[in-house]
Amino acid sequence: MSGLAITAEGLTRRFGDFVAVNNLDLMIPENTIYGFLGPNGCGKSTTMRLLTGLLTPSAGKVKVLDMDIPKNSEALRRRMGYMTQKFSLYDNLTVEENLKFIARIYNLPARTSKSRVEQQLSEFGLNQHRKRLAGNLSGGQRQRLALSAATLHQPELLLLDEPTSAVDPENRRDFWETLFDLCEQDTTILVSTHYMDEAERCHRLAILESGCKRADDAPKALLENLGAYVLEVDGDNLRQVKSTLEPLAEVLSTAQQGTYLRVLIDEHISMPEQWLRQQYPELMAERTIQQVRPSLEDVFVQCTRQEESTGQDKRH
Ligand SMILES: Nc1ncnc2c1ncn2[C@@H]1O[C@H](COP(=O)(O)OP(=O)(O)OP(=O)(O)O)[C@@H](O)[C@H]1O
Repeated sequence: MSGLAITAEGLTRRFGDFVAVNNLDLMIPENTIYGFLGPNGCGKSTTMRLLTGLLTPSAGKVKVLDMDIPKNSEALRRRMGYMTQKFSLYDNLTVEENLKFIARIYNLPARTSKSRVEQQLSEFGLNQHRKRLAGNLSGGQRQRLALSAATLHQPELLLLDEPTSAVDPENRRDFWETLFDLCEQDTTILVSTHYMDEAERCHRLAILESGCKRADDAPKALLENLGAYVLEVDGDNLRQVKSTLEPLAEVLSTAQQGTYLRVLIDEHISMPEQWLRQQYPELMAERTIQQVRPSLEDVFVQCTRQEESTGQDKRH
C-alpha cells in the first residue's frame, strides 16, 4: 500500500444548495489515530459517511485502503469497522447475541466466529455481562460493546464518529487506551470529536469548520504554530476588560475562564505582557498577567477566526 490509508481530493457533498463538505483534501497515514475536530454541524459525520461509501460525493475523489470509493464500498466494508454516534446494536438482544449477530453479518466462519466472540467478550470486559440485554447496559458498557462489535472482524481501518459523547471521563480514558492498543496492532483509526482533550491524543488532526478543513497537522505542531501568545489576566470586572481589549487589532481573541480572561495576542508583539500593560495602564494596574501554554482550543479559535477575519471591524 502507499502508506496512506485514506486519500481524498476535492471531496464535496451538497444537500440541495447547502454545502456540508467543501472541497476537502485528506491524506491519512496508515497505523495512526487521525482526528476530526470541529463543532456540531461542521461536517464530520458527513465526511465519515462519504469515506465509508454510504454516501456518494457531489464532487471529488476518494481512495480508502487503495480502493476507489464509492465504487468498491462493498469490498471495503469487510476491511473496515464503523461506529456511529448512536448506539447501533440491538437493545433486545443480549451482549453475546449482538456479537454473534454481527459475526453473521460479516460472514465469519463458525469456528472463527465462536473464538472471536469469546475473545472480544474477554478483551472488552464484557464476559460477566454476556447474558444481559444490551438495552440494560450502562453508557460505558454499551460503548465497549459497540467497539467490540466494530472490531469483531479485525478491520484494518476503524471509523469512529464521536464515540465517547455518552460516557464519563474514566470510561473515555479506558476507551482511548483501547484505541492505542488497536493502533499498535496495525489498525488505522479515524475518530471525530468535539472534545479538545481527545483531539490532543491523536497522532494527527484535521480541524473542520463549516465543511472546510482549517488546519491539518500533529497536535504538537498545531500548538507550536499558533501564531499567538496566550496570556491569562485576572482581577475584577473581566467583562469590561474583555470589551476593552477586543477591538485591538493585536488582540486575536478573548475568552473568560473562571476568574481569568484568556487573551490571545499576535506573535508580532515581542513582549506581550508589557505591551498589554502599556495599552491600558490603569485598567491593568492591579492585575496579574501570566503567559501560559497554548491549548488546542486556542488553536481552534485562532484557525477559525482567521477565516472570518476579512471584513472584521478591528482597530488598526
Ligand atoms: N441528509 C441530509 N440532508 C440535509 N442536510 C444534511 C444531511 N446530512 C447532514 N446535513 C447537514 O450537513 C451539515 C453537517 O452535518 P454533519 O452531521 O456532518 O455534522 P457533524 O460535524 O457530524 O455534527 P454533529 O457533531 O452535530 O453530528 C449539518 O448542517 C447538517 O444539518
